[in-house]
Amino acid sequence: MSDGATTAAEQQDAGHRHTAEGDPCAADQAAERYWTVDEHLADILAQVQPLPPLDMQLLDAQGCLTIDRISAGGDLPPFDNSSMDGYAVRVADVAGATAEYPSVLTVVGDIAAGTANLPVVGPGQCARIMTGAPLPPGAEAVVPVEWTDGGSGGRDAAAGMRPASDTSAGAADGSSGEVKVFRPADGGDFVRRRGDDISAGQAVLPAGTVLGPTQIGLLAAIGLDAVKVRPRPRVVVLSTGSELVPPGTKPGPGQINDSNSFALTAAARDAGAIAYRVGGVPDDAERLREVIEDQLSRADLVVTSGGVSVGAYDVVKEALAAEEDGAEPALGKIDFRKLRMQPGKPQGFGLLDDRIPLFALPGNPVSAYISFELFVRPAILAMMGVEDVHRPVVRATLTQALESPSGRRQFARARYVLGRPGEAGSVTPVGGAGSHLVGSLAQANAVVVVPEATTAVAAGETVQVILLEAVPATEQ
Ligand SMILES: Nc1nc2c(c(=O)[nH]1)N[C@H]1C(S)=C(S)[C@@H](COP(=O)(O)OP(=O)(O)OC[C@H]3O[C@@H](n4cnc5c(N)ncnc54)[C@H](O)[C@@H]3O)O[C@H]1N2
Ligand code: MOO
Repeated sequence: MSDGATTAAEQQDAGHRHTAEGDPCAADQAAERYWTVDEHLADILAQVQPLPPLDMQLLDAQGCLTIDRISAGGDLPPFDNSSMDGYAVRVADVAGATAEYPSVLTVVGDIAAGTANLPVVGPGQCARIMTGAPLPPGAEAVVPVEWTDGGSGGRDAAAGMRPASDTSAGAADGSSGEVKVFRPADGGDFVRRRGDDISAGQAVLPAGTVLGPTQIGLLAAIGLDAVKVRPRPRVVVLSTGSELVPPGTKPGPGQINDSNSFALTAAARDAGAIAYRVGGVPDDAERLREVIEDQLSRADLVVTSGGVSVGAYDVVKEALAAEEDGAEPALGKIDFRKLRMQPGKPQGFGLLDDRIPLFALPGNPVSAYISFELFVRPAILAMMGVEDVHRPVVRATLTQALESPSGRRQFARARYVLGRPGEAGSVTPVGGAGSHLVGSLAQANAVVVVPEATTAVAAGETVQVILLEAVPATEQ
């Protein structure tokens, strides 16, 4: 029987005909409560609290949600400034200017971006000005340098745009002397008005905004160096199993490389957490308890994998429980339960110290990953203050028949492809139901959800699909 197959107890539970004869555990198991996926998730979300807000430096706050509505303290731009390199002019002075009959103006100053002392531009005068530099008093518009002779009294425009520090052209560098203007200008031409982007007091981001690059840029632009957000949860990921050796170490007889702690740490990061991978801990309850206790100082959430089923070395329960001799109290109130789902039947969840959520996920790699997606990811998002903690769900046409155990909601990993505009996409299962199949898991970008009461879905039927990744418009 594969590890994904239904047990006799589940078949009985799901209404299959079954006798307890020859199965000493059947009566007990039939009486045991099986949780639905929805009940388990609801229990988790009822116990997980958003983290308290913190003032964080802008770049540390990337990906976090703002707590307050944020308003600008001042206007942006903070002063009228030029949008072009050119000459700041008075409109009347350039009225009717043409190439044949240019306006000839006296250049009274040179204004680079960042200049504080501005010349006053009087009638018949202008000032050379660079992009972003403040419009000087008296000037009403900017004429781009391309529409002038460059201020050289006949030299080309490019030469006229030499920086003022470049004295090689003497007074003919365009920053003094005279300039010929070949076109007229209206008031405000090539001028970025003070406050035309954002005015003082304007709300720029509502509370609950996810801070991406453009929002972080905006906060910097209005002068904030820190922002109040819910921080990223610090997630400690550890895997249990005496068979585990880290990648890079050649497994000996009976050993395998620990993959869960890597996949789950990466998944926690992907969800927005700061994740710490704590390598494989052997099947030794005392050792595991010590490791968990050690990690509590830096954990907002703990994820373990392995050791939660009924095997003789399933140590997670033992590590978390009170010691039998009463020497140590329980590390937390963790409930171990069975779910009507496949993969991911055995699950542990509860709070350490009444506050730190602990997820004890099954050890099978596919079970651990799917469990993370369904339960841990939403918890991480809820701790960050995200309201919709669910992955996108779409309907798609199944390309291959699927079988599913009765009484368990199956999450079949699959590859989803977008449909043509207006059409449903299609979804193809990858790999089988075995919870050890990491090769096919890595090809999946989605999971097909087969409801508890459905045991077979034919090719061509429409199914519900949870998208695990952003789906490209066309498949390669
Ligand atoms: N008699 C029963 N046996 C099992 C049942 C059951 O109901 N009755 N449930 C099966 C199901 S379903 C699952 S899922 C697993 C869950 O078992 P554990 O959580 O106790 O996990 P382990 O026994 O430690 O490991 C299971 C499997 O996964 C491999 N593994 C574990 N950790 C890692 C890791 N970090 N990286 C890679 N692979 C890992 C481990 O070697 C085992 O092959 O129990 C079934 N059994
Ligand atoms: O089926 Mo287990 O539930 O492999 O996770």
